[in-house]
Amino acid sequence: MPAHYENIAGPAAEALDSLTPAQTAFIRSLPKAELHAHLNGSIPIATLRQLAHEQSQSDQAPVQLPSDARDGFARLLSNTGVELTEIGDFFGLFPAIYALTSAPETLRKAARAVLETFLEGEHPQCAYIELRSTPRATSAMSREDYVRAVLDEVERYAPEQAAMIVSLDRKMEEAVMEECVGVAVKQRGEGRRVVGIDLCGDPRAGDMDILARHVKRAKEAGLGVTLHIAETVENTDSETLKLLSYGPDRLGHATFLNDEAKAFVLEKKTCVELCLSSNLLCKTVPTLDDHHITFYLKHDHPIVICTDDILPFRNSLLGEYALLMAAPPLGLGLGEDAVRRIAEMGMEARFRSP
Ligand SMILES: CNc1ncnc2c1ncn2[C@@H]1O[C@H](COP(=O)(O)O)[C@@H](O)[C@H]1O
Repeated sequence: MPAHYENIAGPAAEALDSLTPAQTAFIRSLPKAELHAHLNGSIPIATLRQLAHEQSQSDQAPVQLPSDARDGFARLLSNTGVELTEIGDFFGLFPAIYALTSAPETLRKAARAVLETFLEGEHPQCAYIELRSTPRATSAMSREDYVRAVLDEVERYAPEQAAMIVSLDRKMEEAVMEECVGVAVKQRGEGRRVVGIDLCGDPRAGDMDILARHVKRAKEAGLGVTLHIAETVENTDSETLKLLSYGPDRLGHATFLNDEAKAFVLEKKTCVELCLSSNLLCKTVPTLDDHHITFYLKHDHPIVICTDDILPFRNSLLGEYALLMAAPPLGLGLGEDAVRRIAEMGMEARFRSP
């Protein structure tokens, strides 16, 4: 199936283009879970354009973007996706997006469009999504308002289809982390569909000592915990082992684990969220052949295949599964049984609804 039907580009598109119709039908037919998608990194381009247009027409003074954010916006709208020299480049894209999702109404529109992209249409991308997002306080909303706005959209779907993970950014001050976990715990206590917390953000920022007690509090409230870990070569082994000692239920990326960390993860059977296109495009992994997925497959270790940020990466969940099936060098050349097993592992790694 030509990848332009999926509106994607890059490695996932090439892999999808190379599949036979029977292979495409097969990956489509698998019930899949998307467990690692960042809301503001997953807004469809048409929605982003529309939000920019609406903002330019509104009575309120248009948000003045700093020049690097204006540049980020232009890069996001390119048809082929964003060219990144290295992962640090990636985080500079978000001020442009955040300027457009800084009030409950615009955030809701963005969340709705993301959920529709994954869950609707003739061939939905997945059966179930855990959409994650970092609560932001702006002049128009508190962090609690933020979480409620996203939950309102998530809860338009059945619990078997959608849930929310509250993200903590590595750059957050401890008081803000505390507030975000407090909001997650409170909303869950009120029966809202928050299923977990996440640690994300620029992997080279922050002091991870402050995280321990917040993870503990989230776990005590029954929330799942997923942590971005060892995403870059600069993340130290001591930081990685510290994060593992907090007892996460799942890990994001886990690209640069040393032997001790690998042994720990294998022993605990901690599910690893793998985002193939993201790692290739951020250049933390040079080729698919070098990707750490091969290590986890060899050990029959729980993994889930995810998209990360479909806005800059121009991928889709179908495209990520195409990377599993396509013949090398475009993909890993896995057979149907292996791909089915991977999809099943993803469904098994879902966090529990309240
Ligand atoms: C490339 N891999 C990644 N590694 C680490 N953090 C990432 C990420 N991709 C996205 N984010 C995090 O998600 C935020 C955007 O969504 P939300 O505003 O939360 O909805 C980004 O600001 C970043 O902190």
